Amino acid sequence: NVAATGRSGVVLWGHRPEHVAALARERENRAALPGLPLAAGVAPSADLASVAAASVLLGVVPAQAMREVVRRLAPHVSPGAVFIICAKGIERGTRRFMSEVVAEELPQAQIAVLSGPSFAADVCRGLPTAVTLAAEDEELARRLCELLSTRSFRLYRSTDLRGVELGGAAKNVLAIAAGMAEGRALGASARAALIARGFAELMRLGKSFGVRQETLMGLSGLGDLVLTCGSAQSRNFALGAALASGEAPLAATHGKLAEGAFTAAALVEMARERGVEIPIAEAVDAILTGRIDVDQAIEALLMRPLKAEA
Ligand SMILES: NC(=O)C1=CN([C@@H]2O[C@H](COP(=O)(O)OP(=O)(O)OC[C@H]3O[C@@H](n4cnc5c(N)ncnc54)[C@H](O)[C@@H]3O)[C@@H](O)[C@H]2O)C=CC1
Ligand SMILES: O=C(CO)COP(=O)(O)O
Repeated sequence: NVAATGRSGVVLWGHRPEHVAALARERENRAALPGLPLAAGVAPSADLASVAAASVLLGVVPAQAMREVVRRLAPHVSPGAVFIICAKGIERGTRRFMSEVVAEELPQAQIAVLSGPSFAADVCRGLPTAVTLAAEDEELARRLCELLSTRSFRLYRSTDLRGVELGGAAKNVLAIAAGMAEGRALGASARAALIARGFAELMRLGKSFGVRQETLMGLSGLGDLVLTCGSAQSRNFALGAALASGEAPLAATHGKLAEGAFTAAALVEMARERGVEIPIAEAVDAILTGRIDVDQAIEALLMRPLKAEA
């Protein structure tokens, strides 16, 4: 809808023809965004070839589906087209960032990343939102910010693409921990401590990747961490709360996408490889894989040796 502000002919491709047909008929995604009509300029299509003419594409699929989608898309994308990654996650198994996945599958495209604190429903309602648009080429980032910003959807540009995608991927894992604290009624003070110590984990990890600290302190890092760790609207937070109520990991997603559940293992492996300690993310991964339960995780985090804050 943002892309179709003041514009028509925005193709919305979807992989499930019946879903696309319902969108075209009802002009509303009743399951995900009830009561929020599709903008007049959006044309739903189940035919991937219909995006061939586009010079700018937005990839809004689960991170673990990104490779498959981009691979199918590749024959339809012209050289120099821009592919904007909207997924927040790291590919399991390969431990590739989304920009690496897209570069491998879509070498003809210019890559950008859109990330930051923005629940789809808030954006769709036209509530004020500010997010980061990153591209290594600053001129491209500037052009995309101008192209996609609206009065209520403000884009800030960055050239630190890796920093932006690291923040987006990590905050989902940390939000699961915040949801668990909520589920166990540990209180607002514990939540604030989790956000601050989770952010310290992100900063340490970021340092090992050589990303800019200001990026992690910005919208796509701290901004999205605060949003996702502070709202039951977040699916990752909701997963954590359900886990804390004793639900099994698969059931606890309630059929919704919780990217942190897929990214946790990759994040932990990356950190280990780099000798970086990320105990909160490690606890989330250990719970998701059934190695410890929520009580044991809380106990382990509380019993860590006392140390200097930084
Ligand atoms: N929903 C939100 O508020 C926000 C979501 N994101 C990110 O955007 C990404 C997508 O999230 P959502 O749109 O909420 O998820 P979603 O679960 O609604 O999925 C988005 C679309 O991808 C399709 N899809 C699923 N598997 C697919 C596959 N294998 N091949 C092709 N299409 C497939 C779904 O049918 C759906 O139409 C995630 O990485 C999420 O972190 C980022 C910011 C906000
Ligand atoms: O990334 C988001 C908000 O910025 C959406 O969070 P969830 O995927 O946890 O719902």
